[in-house]
Amino acid sequence: MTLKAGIVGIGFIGVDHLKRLANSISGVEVVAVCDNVPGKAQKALDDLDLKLKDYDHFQKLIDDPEVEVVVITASNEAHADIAVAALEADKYVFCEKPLALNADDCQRVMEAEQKTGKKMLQVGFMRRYDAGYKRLKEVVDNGEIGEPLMLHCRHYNQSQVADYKTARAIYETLIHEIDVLHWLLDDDYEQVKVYFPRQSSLVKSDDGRLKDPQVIVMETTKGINIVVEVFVNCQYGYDINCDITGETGLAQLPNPASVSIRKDAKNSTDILVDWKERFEEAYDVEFQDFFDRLNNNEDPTGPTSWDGYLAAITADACVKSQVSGKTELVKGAKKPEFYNA
Ligand SMILES: NC(=O)c1ccc[n+]([C@@H]2O[C@H](COP(=O)([O-])OP(=O)(O)OC[C@H]3O[C@@H](n4cnc5c(N)ncnc54)[C@H](O)[C@@H]3O)[C@@H](O)[C@H]2O)c1
Ligand SMILES: O[C@H]1[C@H](O)[C@@H](O)[C@H](O)[C@@H](O)[C@H]1O
Repeated sequence: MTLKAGIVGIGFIGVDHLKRLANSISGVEVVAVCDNVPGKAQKALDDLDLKLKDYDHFQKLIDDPEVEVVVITASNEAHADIAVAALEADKYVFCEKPLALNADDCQRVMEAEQKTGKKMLQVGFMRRYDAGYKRLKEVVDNGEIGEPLMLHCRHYNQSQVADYKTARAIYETLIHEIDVLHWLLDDDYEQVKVYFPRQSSLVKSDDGRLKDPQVIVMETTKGINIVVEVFVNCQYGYDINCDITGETGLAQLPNPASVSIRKDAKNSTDILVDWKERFEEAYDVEFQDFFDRLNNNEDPTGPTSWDGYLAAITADACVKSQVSGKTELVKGAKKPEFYNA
């Protein structure tokens, strides 16, 4: 079977996913695209030599009877409205992270999904499909390092766009760790605190107010302490690390394979510069799994709207802590039965 998909938001990752779905993933045919900047989607289609329907509003794409799956790669603030509209039209949804910018909007998405009576949405938390993280999870689940006690993670971007904001480093960047560590440890967050160490003088932001780097400390219900350094203008590359210290050992997320070169009295290995290359395989695996399951009439088994909601309440607490300077509790609603099934 082949499902027909429409992609909303043809920016950096929209183009990347368009290429991926058009060329590498089986069981899906992209039939339509949409971007609210006039001419942007058409330019991408021309560059890729693709002839697809190009809508100027997401509702038109959703209303196209040919579109069965809506892939949301629009900017963060547009996700919730597009997801709700697609679910109300009974279309499957793949929504890039974050599901929404706050817990209330995630609730709206969950309500719309529950009204359809079945699981219809997967959130693009692709790290769960990365081979390194999957191996790390096996190590933890098999008890190879005993019970996890504390984690030290790094999420560094080489640079970010000039309108990046201090809160965005939480709901757009840290959000990956929030989700993947909750999955990895099979645990939820209880409280968080954000620290601002000495700030980099090299950070350029529109309003000069971006605080970078940040250190986020998260404590889980089992008492595991997690320290994540987020530095979105680190200059030297895209660097994702995760060390887990357990009762009997320490497990580290592997770095992407790179040939080490010994030359001129130096031994060097490459560091990647962006997420596209670092998680290329994970995006492929995540989409193939999503479309395989839908084509087999199975529910998607990836991150759910509930996972999107959990990430949002944790991000909300972190943003609150950025302002208050205090430890903030992660508070949320009870998990609906729908998401236990
Ligand atoms: N999973 C990942 O690793 C990953 C990587 C990159 C981006 N993302 C997510 O993907 C999304 C897009 O990121 P990006 O870097 O491509 O941003 P981008 O700004 O390059 O692209 C977003 C596009 O969406 C369009 N858009 C905004 N609102 C719209 C609307 N209402 N209807 C139609 N189009 C609309 C914009 O015009 C733009 O072309 C973000 O939510 C981001 O968090 C995820
Ligand atoms: O949208 C991107 C993407 O999610 C990357 O994986 C992350 O490293 C960036 O910080 C974020 O801006």
